[in-house]
Amino acid sequence: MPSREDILNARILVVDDNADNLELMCEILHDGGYRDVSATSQAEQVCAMHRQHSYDLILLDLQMPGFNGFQVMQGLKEIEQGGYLPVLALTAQPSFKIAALEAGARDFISKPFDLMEVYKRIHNMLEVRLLYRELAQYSRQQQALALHDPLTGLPNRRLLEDRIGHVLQHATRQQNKAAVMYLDLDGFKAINDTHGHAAGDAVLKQVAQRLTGCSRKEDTVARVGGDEFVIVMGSLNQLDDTCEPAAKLIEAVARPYLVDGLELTLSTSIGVALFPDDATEVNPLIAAADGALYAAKRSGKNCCCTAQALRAIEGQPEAVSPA
Ligand SMILES: Nc1nc2c(ncn2[C@@H]2O[C@H](COP(=O)(O)OP(=O)(O)OP(=O)(O)O)[C@@H](O)[C@H]2O)c(=O)[nH]1
Repeated sequence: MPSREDILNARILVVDDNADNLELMCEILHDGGYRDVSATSQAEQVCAMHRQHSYDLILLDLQMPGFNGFQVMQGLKEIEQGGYLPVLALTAQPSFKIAALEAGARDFISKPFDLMEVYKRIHNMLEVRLLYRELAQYSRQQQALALHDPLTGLPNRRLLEDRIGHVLQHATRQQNKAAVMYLDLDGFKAINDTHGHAAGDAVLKQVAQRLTGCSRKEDTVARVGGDEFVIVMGSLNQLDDTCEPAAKLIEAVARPYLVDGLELTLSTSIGVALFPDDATEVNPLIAAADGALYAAKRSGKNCCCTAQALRAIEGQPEAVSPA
């Protein structure tokens, strides 16, 4: 639940065309301990102000000449995508109360003001609004956790598959190619065994940073297993376009790691599969890259092997004919 301090620090906007009413409501709010109170008599500016300041509560007079409170609420609905309008309607017209609730206001205050009622309704509305915000933030955090690896912060397998799906759709539309690079560190177990799991974790985090550092902004770098990473690259013309990035990745992983004053070294093997040449669907493409990776491991590690080269070695026919 939001604390009393949170509620008193909430951002409040008072909207009324009558300067005396505006002053009175601001005074009431300040006397009630509210610290962040703004006011405007320009109803047509409310939406722009809300876009900029994202108010927790808008005390909105309904009857204003020109642009009235109902029109303001209409505009606010376009900003508040979640559909929760933080509007407390102010009205002297009993018949407007239901209309205001129907238009999206959460509650209303009748004029002339009854002070105790004003304080209670403002407090209750802010409590709900701040709770709603907390829940929305919690839900965003949960979603991020479900799609990212907690150790490195990189996308996990679930998000990776989704990203590959988008890259393949884009490559199909653009009639170009995309690559999946599957990396597995060489000799990582020895770092854990010799220096401990925490040192292994520190190395994994540095590896993640290096892989991200030598990839393009639009590429996805994901951690898909203990010491396994996948990089997805779109907008390629040919398999050769993956050679330089793969060499860069191998070189970046091979640089020494400083962990607790120790210099640790390891290398990586890489398997590369190309869309649409090696596979046209997400999981077969990952599997083709994984197959090439194990060929790289078998051929001595610290190198890159492509699914195409693997097929040539094994004398297999083309996996999938290019579209
Ligand atoms: N520190 C740490 N170790 C992990 C984590 N997840 C998996 N591992 C370890 O990573 C190691 C991965 O095993 P392997 O890939 O067989 O080890 P490797 O020495 O790299 O083997 P090669 O790939 O054949 O060179 C295992 O010892 C796992 O226990 C993690 O989150 N942190």
